[in-house]
Amino acid sequence: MAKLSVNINKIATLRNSRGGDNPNVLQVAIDCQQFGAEGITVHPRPDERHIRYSDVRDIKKIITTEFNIEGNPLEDKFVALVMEMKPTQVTLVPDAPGQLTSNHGWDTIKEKKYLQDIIGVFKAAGIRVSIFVDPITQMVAAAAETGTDRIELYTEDYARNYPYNKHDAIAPYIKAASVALTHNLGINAGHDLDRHNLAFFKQSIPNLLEVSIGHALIADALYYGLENTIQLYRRALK
Ligand SMILES: CC(=O)[C@@H](O)[C@H](O)COP(=O)(O)O
Ligand SMILES: NCC(=O)COP(=O)(O)O
Repeated sequence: MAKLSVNINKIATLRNSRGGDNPNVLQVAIDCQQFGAEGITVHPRPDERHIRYSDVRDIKKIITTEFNIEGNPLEDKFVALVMEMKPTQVTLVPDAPGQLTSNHGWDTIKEKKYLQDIIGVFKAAGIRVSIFVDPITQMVAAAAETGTDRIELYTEDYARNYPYNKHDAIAPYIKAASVALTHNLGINAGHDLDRHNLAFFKQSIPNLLEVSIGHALIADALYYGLENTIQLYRRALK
């Protein structure tokens, strides 16, 4: 069964919209774990407009599951935060500062040397590393030469195309996953996964280790409640 890591950036975004402490991000992290989430994901952006660096430090104190911190290591303060937090996993994402949300994976061919160096830093500290990649077989093959433990397949294209033809939508991901397996890379996935497209993704990529889901899961929780929603998503991953 793949692990469900709940991305709580959206909770912080809602809180920040009023400047107070409602909803309380820390309590939501505690509750997600209580309701069955097997991990908590945060993506602190340089401007801290979603989750803040102080939230990450607070969450570290209560985390009982896998802690996954996402971000761009070109930001020195991000690297320092990860080294201080020593999470279960760091997921490296090549987002520009101020970017609305993540929209592409690493060019693992052009950035190979840079990735090798920074991945080495995190791994020497005992932190598992995953890197965000598009479902392109050459990018996955080159990812294997960076020393990363895992890749996170960027699933926005899958999610967008799933309603039209799920078999076409999944095809590049099946190829990418098979290259990853050949190279002994663990496979995570994320971005725009939801309660409709998740089960088919998991069935098609049986070696999937973890998904990180935020936007759709938090939106569903408005209708079904957080506990039911987490259970619904976990069932899709069996
Ligand atoms: C890495 C990724 O796929 C993103 O979905 C990201 O983690 C979401 O972050 P935001 O909630 O800040 O858009
Ligand atoms: N790594 C992807 C993630 O954490 C959440 O993405 P989304 O579900 O908010 O699109």
